[in-house]
Amino acid sequence: MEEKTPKFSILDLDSTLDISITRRIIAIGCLVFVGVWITEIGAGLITEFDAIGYPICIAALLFLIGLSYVSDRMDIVVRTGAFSVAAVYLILLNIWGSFQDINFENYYSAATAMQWLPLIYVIAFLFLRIREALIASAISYFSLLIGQYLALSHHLGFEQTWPLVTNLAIAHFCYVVVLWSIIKLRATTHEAQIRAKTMEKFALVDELTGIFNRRGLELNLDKLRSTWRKNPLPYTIFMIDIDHFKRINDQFGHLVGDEVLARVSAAINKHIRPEDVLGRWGGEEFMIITTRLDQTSAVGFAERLLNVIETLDLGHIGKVTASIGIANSDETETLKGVILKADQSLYKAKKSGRNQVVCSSSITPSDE
Ligand SMILES: Nc1nc2c(ncn2[C@@H]2O[C@H](COP(=O)(O)OP(=O)(O)OP(=O)(O)O)[C@@H](O)[C@H]2O)c(=O)[nH]1
Repeated sequence: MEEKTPKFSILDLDSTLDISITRRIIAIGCLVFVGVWITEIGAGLITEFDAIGYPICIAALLFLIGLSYVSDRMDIVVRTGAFSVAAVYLILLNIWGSFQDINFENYYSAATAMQWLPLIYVIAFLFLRIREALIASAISYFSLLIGQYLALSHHLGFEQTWPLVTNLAIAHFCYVVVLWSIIKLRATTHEAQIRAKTMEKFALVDELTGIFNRRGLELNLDKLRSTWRKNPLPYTIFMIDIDHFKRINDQFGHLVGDEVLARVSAAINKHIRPEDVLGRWGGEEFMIITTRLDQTSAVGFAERLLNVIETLDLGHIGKVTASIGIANSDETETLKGVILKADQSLYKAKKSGRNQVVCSSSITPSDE
């Protein structure tokens, strides 16, 4: 019963990470840099590049974490910044490594740098939207290939360089394609889930009035039944029926009748609490399901609703009135029984001259 009127979200299939998750990932990135830095210093294997690169990257990532707290609008700057730090560091490290003489420290540095390299594409697809991630990946890919080619050919010559660079080109192309496919697949699944949810919601909504239809009401009644078993809070059922509605249809036509139904339901919807449920039970009959209302308050609320309906400005149609039947949960044990009582109260209100409220507790056995 949490929804007053169903609301539908806009399809957002290409959404990026929430800022708090982005912040956490960047913090993990910082810890990774610190961890590798400590390990390499401990093993005496730190290169000149990393000795300068690690503190710069850690400082840049910490700055981005700070920036993420400044404003939500910094989100894109933070995500692009974090990707750029990782991409620039890894690409430069690889190119720098390829220029160095071959000795154990440099071999260690080149081998570890290689294994981190595909992370560029993972970060791009994690932090950026699909289109931006593809562009960023393409820029990183070509910078890396050109840089590696220039660095390696300087050492090894064309004959030995081209197979290495071709291998790198194919492997990295595969990484990008696989990541892109995973993201696309995720987006398609997400889209299907949202469509299914939206259709499910539409199936519960009355097209004319935008409030719950009979199915939606029954679903809410089922929910009420199961919560009531665990936590028997008092609830009230209101049955509201527009008086002499057939006359409106006959006199002004069905389309005007539809307009009146929409206006009356909108007016009722405006006056109920957010936790109340309003739906169209059928034809010109509406139901409200409320909790925590005692009998006096329920009658007072129904009388206010009658006034709201009667004072609606419907132009040339003139005034419409309604009759309301009320029943409370403490009057009978089953929900079905309460609905039946509300219906009987409505019937009595109609029989007693319409435009009035009848509460089931005021019905005598001879009325039933
Ligand atoms: N325009 C319109 N009319 C509807 C709709 N659903 C039901 N109706 C009409 O509502 C009218 C209900 O008429 P009755 O059941 O005789 O009730 P009434 O004229 O309101 O009389 P009382 O309820 O006794 O005051 C019928 O003419 C239905 O055709 C709808 O979606 N749109």
